[in-house]
Amino acid sequence: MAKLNFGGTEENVVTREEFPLSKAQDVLKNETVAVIGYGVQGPGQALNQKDNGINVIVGQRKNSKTWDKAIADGFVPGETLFEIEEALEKGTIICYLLSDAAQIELWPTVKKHLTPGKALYFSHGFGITFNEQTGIVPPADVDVFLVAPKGSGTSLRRMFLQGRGLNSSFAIFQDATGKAWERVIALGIAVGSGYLFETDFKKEVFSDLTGERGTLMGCIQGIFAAQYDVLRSNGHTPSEAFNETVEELTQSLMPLVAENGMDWMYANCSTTAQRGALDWWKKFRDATKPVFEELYNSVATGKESQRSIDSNSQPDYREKLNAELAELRDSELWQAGKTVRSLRPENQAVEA
Ligand SMILES: NC(=O)C1=CN([C@@H]2O[C@H](COP(=O)(O)OP(=O)(O)OC[C@H]3O[C@@H](n4cnc5c(N)ncnc54)[C@H](O)[C@@H]3O)[C@@H](O)[C@H]2O)C=CC1
Ligand SMILES: CC(=O)[C@](C)(O)C(=O)O
Ligand SMILES: [Mg+2]
Ligand SMILES: [Mg+2]
Repeated sequence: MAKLNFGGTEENVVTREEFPLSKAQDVLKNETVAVIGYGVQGPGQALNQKDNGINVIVGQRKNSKTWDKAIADGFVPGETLFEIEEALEKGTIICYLLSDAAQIELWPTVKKHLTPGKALYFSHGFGITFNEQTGIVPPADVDVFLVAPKGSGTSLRRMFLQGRGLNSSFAIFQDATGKAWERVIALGIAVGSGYLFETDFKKEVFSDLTGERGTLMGCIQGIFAAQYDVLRSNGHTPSEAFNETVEELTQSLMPLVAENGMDWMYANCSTTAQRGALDWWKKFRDATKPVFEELYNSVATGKESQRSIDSNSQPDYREKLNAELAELRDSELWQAGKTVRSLRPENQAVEA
């Protein structure tokens, strides 16, 4: 494992150079990887493994939309696509990719099929870390590890098809066979990770829950809404407010941040903008830091996981979720965004 310097701290990282696909294929050549669940991570990870020449099967409930999706994606019933129990029985590595709440319900069935030497693979530290809430306690004679792609399963697949790779973290909770390390790294490469950085189950879930509630998803919508509202209430049009809050960020400025960091993005903006951004960023940091402290605490005390379990276990949770998503979609901000997106030249019909 390579040790790399991250801003002054040395960390373990595994790259494709160090652990090429051929090595992953060799480690996994006698394994049957059973991907249980075909929601968002399921398809990304299963298809990437299939394209990478890994012996992968999918376990999914028959007569479900995602069963049909798996068939449309090239999995064949009775050959590479099975009912969940059959896949659990055939798999030597069980990739447990149901939603975190659904993992609780199916756990007794999964456990039954975890015979000695098999491996239980997660893409999140949730089930194991919050085992008092989930009841997920694996037997001692199986390997237990995770590869957590740091992004949507949709991006994992898209980037793979573009010849790129999403980065993932990995962690080993239990090494029963003595082969957990090579198994987990091989899987990480096989699912399409660009590189893998080391963590543990607790750190993975604490940071992941914080990130998605924070800057990645929750906080960003919050600050978009706040700035948009202020512009609108001061008489700016929806198009102006949206362009100055979201469109410029996603289309112009964030790609520069992704490419070469924040200072590089600043350096490519006007001196006027630089002056203002440098003056204001610390004020925003100080204003939001207490909220982030509150958020981290809510994660670490198990409040966030319990809330996810409670709401996502309800039979009508999808309908409720869709109603909440519709509230966002139908808001003026995102309706304005729809029109703005349609005006991007690449989204306009080519004129004759
Ligand atoms: N969505 C994402 O891109 C990411 C997800 N993860 C983690 O990956 C794991 C899987 O998450 P997602 O792909 O988002 O899951 P998901 O919410 O898309 O659900 C996966 C599958 O579970 C099935 N399912 C739901 N309830 C079931 C039940 N009671 N019995 C049998 N099947 C049931 C659904 O049909 C679906 O095919 C989770 O641990 C999640 O935290 C990690 C990184 C990103
Ligand atoms: C995409 C991802 O990594 C998230 C936001 O943590 C998730 O979907 O759980
Ligand atoms: Mg997450
Ligand atoms: Mg995440």
